[in-house]
Amino acid sequence: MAGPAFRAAAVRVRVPATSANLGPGYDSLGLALGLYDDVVVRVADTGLHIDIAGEGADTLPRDEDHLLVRSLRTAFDLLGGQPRGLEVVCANRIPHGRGLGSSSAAICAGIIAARAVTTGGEARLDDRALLELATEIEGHPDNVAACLLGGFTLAWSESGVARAIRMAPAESIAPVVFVPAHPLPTETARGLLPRTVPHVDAAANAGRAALLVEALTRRPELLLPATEDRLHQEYRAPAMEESIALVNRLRSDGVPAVISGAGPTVLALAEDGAADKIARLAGKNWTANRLALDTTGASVLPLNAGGTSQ
Ligand SMILES: Nc1ncnc2c1ncn2[C@@H]1O[C@H](COP(=O)(O)OP(=O)(O)OP(=O)(O)O)[C@@H](O)[C@H]1O
Ligand SMILES: N[C@@H](CCO)C(=O)O
Repeated sequence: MAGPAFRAAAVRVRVPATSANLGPGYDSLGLALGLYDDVVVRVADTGLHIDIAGEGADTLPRDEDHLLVRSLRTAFDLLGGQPRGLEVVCANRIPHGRGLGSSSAAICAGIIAARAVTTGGEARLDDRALLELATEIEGHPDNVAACLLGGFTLAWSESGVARAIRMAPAESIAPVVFVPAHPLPTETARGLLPRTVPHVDAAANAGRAALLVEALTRRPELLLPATEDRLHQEYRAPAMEESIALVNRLRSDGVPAVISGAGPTVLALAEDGAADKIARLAGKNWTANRLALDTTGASVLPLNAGGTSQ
């Protein structure tokens, strides 16, 4: 059977950073943030050429091991076949291994780019299949759901198939991220979690996660109790003591702060007027950054779309 035809034109894909868990929503809740990686992919006559600027420029592989390329390859297989050659240009702004969804962003960008350069790609790989494939590669759905859909997302698994819905976060919420200098691989942070948890802790998290949906969408004044977690943050403390200390310090000052994703970044869900003041609280070991909420999720943009610094 003949493989698919490919578009000659390059495509540009923009993918947002994401914060998963948000306290009690372990492996299910996610929030898309206004900090983006941009990727340009073009089908070429032969070979694989990768350019990387920004995060990971000195460390990422420039061959088939590159996560985005692996995601492109997996998607091309599903779409019916591989192109003869590929050129990939990455402008990376999302820090790696910090709990801001860099791996999900790379995976989603790769799959979306493969679909966009394949003639008839959207019919062969619809949005549900896209979520499913990205989740399969990443291993959990929370970051990929927020990356693909934007906004505040709730992801779950139905008979082993990833599903997600998007909700609109309250506009008054101003995320502030406190990013430490050193990364912590998600795999390491997941390795610290126990296989079972006390029933009372599971029950507490279920209640807070439900409350968080109301707090993030309509009643931000409830964010402090709504972001309490008993399932993952404290278990991960040995790998990120300073992050947990900062979360506790902010929370005791009344700021709804959580570990972002698998850490070690700390996310504060500030009220709009207080965000700049909160951003100054952390001290010199942290890069504090006030970010917008992303409401669109991953998008295919015109090639000449300007870059964004955030
Ligand atoms: N833009 C990228 N291009 C290629 N590989 C990437 C890119 N971003 C991340 N990666 C790969 O993913 C790894 C980081 O993934 P990891 O899951 O540990 O952290 P994260 O995704 O940044 O955080 P979290 O999953 O907690 O939000 C990097 O070390 C790198 O191997
Ligand atoms: N839910 C995941 C997010 C990591 O990206 C975790 O906490 O391990």
